[in-house]
Amino acid sequence: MWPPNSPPESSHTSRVDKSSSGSNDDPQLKEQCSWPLTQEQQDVIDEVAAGNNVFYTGSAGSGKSTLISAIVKKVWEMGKSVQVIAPSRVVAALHPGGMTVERFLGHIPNSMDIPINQLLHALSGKSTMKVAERRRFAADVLIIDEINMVSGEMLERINHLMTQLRPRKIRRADIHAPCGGAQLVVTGNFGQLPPTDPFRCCFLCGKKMRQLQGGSCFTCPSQNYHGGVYQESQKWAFKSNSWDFAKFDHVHLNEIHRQTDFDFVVILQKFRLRIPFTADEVRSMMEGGPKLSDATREDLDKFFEKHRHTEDGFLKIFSGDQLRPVVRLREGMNVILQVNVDKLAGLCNGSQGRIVGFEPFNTDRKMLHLSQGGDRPPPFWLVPGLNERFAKDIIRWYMERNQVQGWPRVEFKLANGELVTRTIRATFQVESFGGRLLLGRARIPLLPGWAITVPESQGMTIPRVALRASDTFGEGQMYTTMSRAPSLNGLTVIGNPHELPGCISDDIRKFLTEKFGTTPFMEPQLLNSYGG
Ligand SMILES: Nc1ncnc2c1ncn2[C@@H]1O[C@H](COP(=O)(O)OP(=O)(O)OP(=O)(O)O)[C@@H](O)[C@H]1O
Repeated sequence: MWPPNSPPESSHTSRVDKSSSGSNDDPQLKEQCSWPLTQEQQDVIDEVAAGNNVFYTGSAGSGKSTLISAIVKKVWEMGKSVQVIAPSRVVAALHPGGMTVERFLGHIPNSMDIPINQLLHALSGKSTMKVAERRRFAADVLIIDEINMVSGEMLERINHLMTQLRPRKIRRADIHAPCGGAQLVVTGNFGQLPPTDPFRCCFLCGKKMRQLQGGSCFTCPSQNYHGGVYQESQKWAFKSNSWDFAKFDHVHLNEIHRQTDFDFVVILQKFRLRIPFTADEVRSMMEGGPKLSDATREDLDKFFEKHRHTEDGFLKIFSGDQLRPVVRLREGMNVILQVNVDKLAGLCNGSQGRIVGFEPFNTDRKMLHLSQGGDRPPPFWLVPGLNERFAKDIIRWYMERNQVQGWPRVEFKLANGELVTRTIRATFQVESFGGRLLLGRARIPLLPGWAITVPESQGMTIPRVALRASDTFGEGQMYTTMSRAPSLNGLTVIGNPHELPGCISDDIRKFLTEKFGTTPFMEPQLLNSYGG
């Protein structure tokens, strides 16, 4: 739950245990709220402050994720507690106190195979550890980012487990309210990446779902077909009962902040809405951007295999969902940063750089910071509260075991062309289930910079992007990738851009039209904000 320690006195009464809350001076929160809000962003905050359940959306780069920090700050000023969750680890790590949906729910990799009532039982109980673990269910406000990647089934789980596991004294008044009475704020863009494996297991019994009609329908294999038959289109969170139950206020953000290049905004909107490109637009996509190497993950794996024996200069990290088991780093190598190190200085998730050397390991407290920018205080405290000692031990163990090199020094090229060099140290995450600590994971938050997968690029602003149009891409992937680039100068499409698939399906179009009328589809309106 955010914030993690005791809050200052507030004129408002929080309904949760204040010992679990924290300092308003947290550097990550301050650093992320340093830009002025636009009116439409302020409107979202006002909706949240009024206590409504809110779903806000907008094109890629409209500031959805960034707005979360301002909402957290507002909620906190009101004396309430808040928890931010997101389906992907990469995006969750960008938010104050953020965690993955699965971790929030106390899930481990096989938890989806377990009947929901057994899961409830495992998470219930009165031991101190379990009570501490469950404290997050007591948050006054639950914020879910990247809701487009949260399946309808997962939203039902969140609703069910929160309703059952919220402390009784909070729950009693709101027994018939969604999520046991917690205020819900959800955001995302249903034109971007869809949920991964949305019908994997039956919610009730945990059995693997059976595919029907070539994958267009799914059902539980048990005799009474728990839940009946699901259409593939029911994968989206907005199709679930919990979505209707929440009675969201729907807000659409129209201004786009990542791209300031008018022509590029037009191209992205056309792509999103499946409007054909002009010849000039095709040319600018193919010729305008950087000449980057055209590599797939297989190419990279081959590269690594070939260089397997040159162990000197390599560091290892542990694996997570989208993390590779081993990332070998060496001087001269291009890398991409996976977390926000210092947003004010322009070093954030997606920054591209080159390793220029290694800083010898040391075992003092500094190892827990991602970086240190001269005299400035460390911008990012990586290991809060209870896990700090554990994290230090793991990272120290890592350093003692890998004597060869040290932390990589990376020279980043900022969007304005300036070069900034920083040491990148380890981050640390823990996974727990039912109050038990299961896994501690340390990693250096860098990816090889020749190529990354689309899910890895989520939430990033990447100054220079090259993508291949001819590859078979899934729903929303191309739009997600293209919209990482801030300008046409930073985008190169290899192949024929006419082959790029549009991203909004009829289901999503219908949903958006129902909620926002024609606003998301009115090109002239969208373009007006850019003077077009
Ligand atoms: N009010 C604002 N003023 C200036 N810049 C902003 C503002 N809001 C957001 N930004 C910047 O715009 C960029 C995109 O923001 P953000 O990543 O939050 O958008 P998003 O809608 O979540 O994008 P995506 O869906 O593609 O991940 C970021 O660099 C962010 O700092």
